[in-house]
Amino acid sequence: MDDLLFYLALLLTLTVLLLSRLILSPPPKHPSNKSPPPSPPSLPLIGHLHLFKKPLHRTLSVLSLRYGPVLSLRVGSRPVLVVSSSSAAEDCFTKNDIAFANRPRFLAGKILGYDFTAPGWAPYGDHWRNLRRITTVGVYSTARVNSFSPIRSAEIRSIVKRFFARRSSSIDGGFTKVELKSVFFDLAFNVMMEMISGKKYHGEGATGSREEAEEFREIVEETFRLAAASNLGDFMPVLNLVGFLGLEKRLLRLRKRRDTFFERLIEEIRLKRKTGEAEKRETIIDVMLSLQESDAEYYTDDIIKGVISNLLSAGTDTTAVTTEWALSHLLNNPETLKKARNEIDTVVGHDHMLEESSLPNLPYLNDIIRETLRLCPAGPLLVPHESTEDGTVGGYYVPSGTMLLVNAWAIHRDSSLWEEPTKFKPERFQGGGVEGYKMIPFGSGRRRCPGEGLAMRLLGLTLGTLIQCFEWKRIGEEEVDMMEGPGLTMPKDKPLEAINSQSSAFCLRPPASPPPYGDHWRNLRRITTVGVYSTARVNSFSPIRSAEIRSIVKCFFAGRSSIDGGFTKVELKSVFFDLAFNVMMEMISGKKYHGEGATGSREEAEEFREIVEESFQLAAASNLGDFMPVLNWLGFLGLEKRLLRLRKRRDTFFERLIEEIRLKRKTGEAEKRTLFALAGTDTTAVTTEWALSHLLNNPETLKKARNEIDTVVGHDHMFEESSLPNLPYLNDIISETLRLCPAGPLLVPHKSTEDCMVGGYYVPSGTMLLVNAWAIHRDSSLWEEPTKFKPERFQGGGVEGYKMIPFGSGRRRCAGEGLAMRLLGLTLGTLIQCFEWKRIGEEEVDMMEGPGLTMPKDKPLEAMYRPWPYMVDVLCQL
Ligand code: HEM
Repeated sequence: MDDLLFYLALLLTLTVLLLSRLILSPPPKHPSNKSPPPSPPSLPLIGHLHLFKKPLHRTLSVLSLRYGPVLSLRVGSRPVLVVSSSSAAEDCFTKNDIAFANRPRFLAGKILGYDFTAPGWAPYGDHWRNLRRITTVGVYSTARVNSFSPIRSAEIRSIVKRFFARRSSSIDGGFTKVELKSVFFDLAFNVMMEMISGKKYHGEGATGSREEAEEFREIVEETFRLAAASNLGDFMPVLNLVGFLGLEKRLLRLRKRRDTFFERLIEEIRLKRKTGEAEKRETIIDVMLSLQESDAEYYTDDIIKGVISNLLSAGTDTTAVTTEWALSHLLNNPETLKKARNEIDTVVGHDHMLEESSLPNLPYLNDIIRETLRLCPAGPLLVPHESTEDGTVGGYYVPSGTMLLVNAWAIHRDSSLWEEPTKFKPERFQGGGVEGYKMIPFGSGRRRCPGEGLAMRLLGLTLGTLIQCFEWKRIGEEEVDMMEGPGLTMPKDKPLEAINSQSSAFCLRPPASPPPYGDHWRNLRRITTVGVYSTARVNSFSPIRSAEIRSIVKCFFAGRSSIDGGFTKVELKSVFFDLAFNVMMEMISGKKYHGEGATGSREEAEEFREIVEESFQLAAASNLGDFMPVLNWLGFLGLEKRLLRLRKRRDTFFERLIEEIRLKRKTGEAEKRTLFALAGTDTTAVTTEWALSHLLNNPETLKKARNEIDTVVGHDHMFEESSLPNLPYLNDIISETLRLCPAGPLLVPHKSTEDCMVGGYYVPSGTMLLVNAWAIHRDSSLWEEPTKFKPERFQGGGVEGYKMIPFGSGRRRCAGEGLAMRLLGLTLGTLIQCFEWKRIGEEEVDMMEGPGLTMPKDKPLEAMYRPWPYMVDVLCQL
């Protein structure tokens, strides 16, 4: 029956085309007389249709190698332009961007795209612009992407939990086999559905019913099947008249199923909104319904359904497939996987799960994702565009009404643009962005993918978490097969299977005073992570840091002199100490002891300064009794007595603080902040002092930092913490300071609880471990010109391995890194933005370290400052 229809249709088409050839005049010439692009020989009627073999991006790539990177084809009645070079792609997305901002009107767009009103199908114009605007605000903006972060985080954790529960215990060395394609699909789908409707359909905490889930999986599968099936009628419209191959009927049936499903979802939320039961987090359907409430005529249910279905089809499979490719590449490149794990170990550690907030600090992980998108772009030919005006591409004439296929896959593998183009080598992205149009996995120009930010977050979080928590290897010796199968999003031909196991880590125990490694320590680490160090808590303390640094700037500004060219001398050691101390104390108790708005008394402040000084003095004094216990019996050097006296003073001070807050809680006056142990004051203060000292000795570096701040932050408002991720050079200055002057040069002593091997040597249980970070940071086999202050060495991202460990590593890694980096960046950035700095005289700042646990400067730093004239207005308003 189908065959009969086919021949009938062919006959009909033949007749129509022969007639049209006779009647129609030849195509108009371009006014500039430019010739059309080269084109392979074609067949009558079908044109080049017979050349459209799958995978299409590979076939077109071979044709382009033969006929050139700008290729003209004709598929039935449709002219098609295939572009396979970055310069021709640039032509399309720059000077011809508006001309090509349209989409071809395919049958699927009419039926599944709600008569071309869904964002991905809509023609370029007011309606598309409006949808792009409202979805940018309601879905893709940073604020919205951030607000959905808990959804992504919960989803990936539930997968980790499932893998962990399913792990095999002893067989296969603890490795378990797992099929990943469906895991990644369900993950992306759940994340999308929760954003859209607040419902999730798979795994722990699913709120949608099993039947609904099954129904929707079938709908999605059928959508991809039908969208991937080339509809010949799109190229020979006459075939649509005879319902070619029944595709139209299948599309209509699918649309009905999708409608029923989406309408139920919309209705549920509409009802919840009426009864005031709406979800805490505003779903995308909520956003669309609010718009409908204000303009029911324009925001019809069809428009809402179009937005939802577009998000699901554009955002689910693309992300899932990319994750699958990325892990496949890593399994075939174990060295890359190891490097990624080292980066995660160094930056995130082992005591908490990787969070999205760490992604900006994981450049190598990011490069792995980019390298995956280069080799395996989920839209290898982007999404077809169509021109609405005549134009020129690569010097050739392209008439209006031409369908454009940009072969991103071929451009990403062009050997004139990329070295060893088929090799998986994330290192090629080190050193920052890629210029031009050689890397376009998300397209470019007006119709560029709006979901890039969302996709990159989910990709980073998923891959990072899986690498952090599990060790991965291939099923056998053989490499993972990297052939692509048929389908729109360039899926893997063979679904990925791999093996994971819980990754293990080497863990040592510290000496007596801080709690030993074990349940109690783990519990403290857990509660302080939640209460102090988590991104949410670090963020919540941001106003404290901001107010503190502003109060210092205000003080400097008020104290400026007019003589000496407006430069004023200032002693900075105590300024930095008081700053760090105030910030810590405010976090701990809600009290501050120095400067404007101090609430603690002067006596208390003085008492505490003495306590801190005495604590550091005593902790730094080597107690020989710790190494020869017999000496403790003799009360060696009276150290024990001094420690006991100090403990009493500290106890009195802390107990008073706790009691004050306990009382406030009873009387309902409790501060929102929680009370935790004091840490991090001196370390942060000393590092700030070293950083500014280095800058004073390296005026060129200081200038470069100022230029960066001028460009990114400007002069019309005070520096804020939110700018820090955009100031890589400032960050590199801090890294370089921590390399040369780590505030814990020997880290903090560890102690082993098991016999183990280190560097091939046997180390018995009970051994104290001192890791000389200071020496490692200056090892000339690891660092070029190791004693030179050169922040540029960090350009291009993270440092692999263990050559940079100012915060330690492993389970006992410093928990306060995030907090410290914020305060360091904010302090240094603000001081550079507001003031000009110079040394007291010609002589360089003395860089000798003095005695003490935190590697303080031997001579406290003094410097000269004067306000930048262009900052005076802002400073006057403080
Ligand atoms: C790895 C993941 C992804 C890749 C590689 C990708 C790639 C692309 C590409 C190549 C295009 C066509 C650009 C063009 O026409 O020139 C596109 C369009 C689009 N993408 Fe993505 N995408 C991804 C994830 C997402 C996500 C997560 C969403 C939504 C949540 C999304 C929503 C869209 C939409 C709505 C369009 C149509 C834009 C328009 O026509 O105006 N994408 N994407």
